[in-house]
Amino acid sequence: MKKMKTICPIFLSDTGSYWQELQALEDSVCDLIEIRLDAFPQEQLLHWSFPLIEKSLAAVSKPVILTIRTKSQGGQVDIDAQTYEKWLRQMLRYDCYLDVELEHARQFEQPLETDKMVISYHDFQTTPNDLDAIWEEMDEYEAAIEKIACMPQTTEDVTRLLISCFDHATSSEKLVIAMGETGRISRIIGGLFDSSYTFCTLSTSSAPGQVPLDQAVKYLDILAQDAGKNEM
Ligand SMILES: O=C1C[C@@](O)(C(=O)O)C[C@@H](O)[C@@H]1O
Repeated sequence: MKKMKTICPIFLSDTGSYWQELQALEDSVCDLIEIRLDAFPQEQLLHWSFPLIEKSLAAVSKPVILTIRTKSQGGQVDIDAQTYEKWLRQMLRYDCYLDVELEHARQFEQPLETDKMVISYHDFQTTPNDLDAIWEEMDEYEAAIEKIACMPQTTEDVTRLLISCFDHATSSEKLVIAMGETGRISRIIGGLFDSSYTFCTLSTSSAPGQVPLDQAVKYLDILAQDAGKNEM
């Protein structure tokens, strides 16, 4: 079984707590840090984000994912596809993973040239029926990571999402999350279904159902040990 890497989001708009939290993430055992830029007020985002990103990257040694989560995908900024594309293009200058929402990428004028793309799909209400179609569309972007995060209504939705991940053959890494209480188990056992990463909380959560980092690491270690035994 694949041992999933942990990603902790930083989702704060107060700059004092932001720098404290960033340091805490750097000092923690998480593998990657996601900077949720949409936590900041939209009017300030473009002016603030470049100095903020530069200072943040200088402060941490862990790989970083830059994310602008738009309203229609469960985030906080309300921008059209053109503005979103313009902002993302400006972020290509950084040596970071870049979260690119499939919904908006469909409307980009030109493909984004980055080998660190996280192509992402989110549904905070339901789990779509045709998950295979979403995976197949994401394949076209040849991203580093393909990510689907959905809200399950039933346990069957959780297993459907996990199995769709397992069944989907791609050269990209995959990441699936069933959100909320019903889906929480997916954040621990995703590795069994070929999901490579899981989002955890250090002190601020960015989505329903995230597991505290220390607990997630404990579970992931236990599963990895058991997997090792089975292989002997
Ligand atoms: O896409 C995701 C996954 C997520 O929504 C979660 O459910 O853990 C958390 C977000 O910060 C991240 O961008």
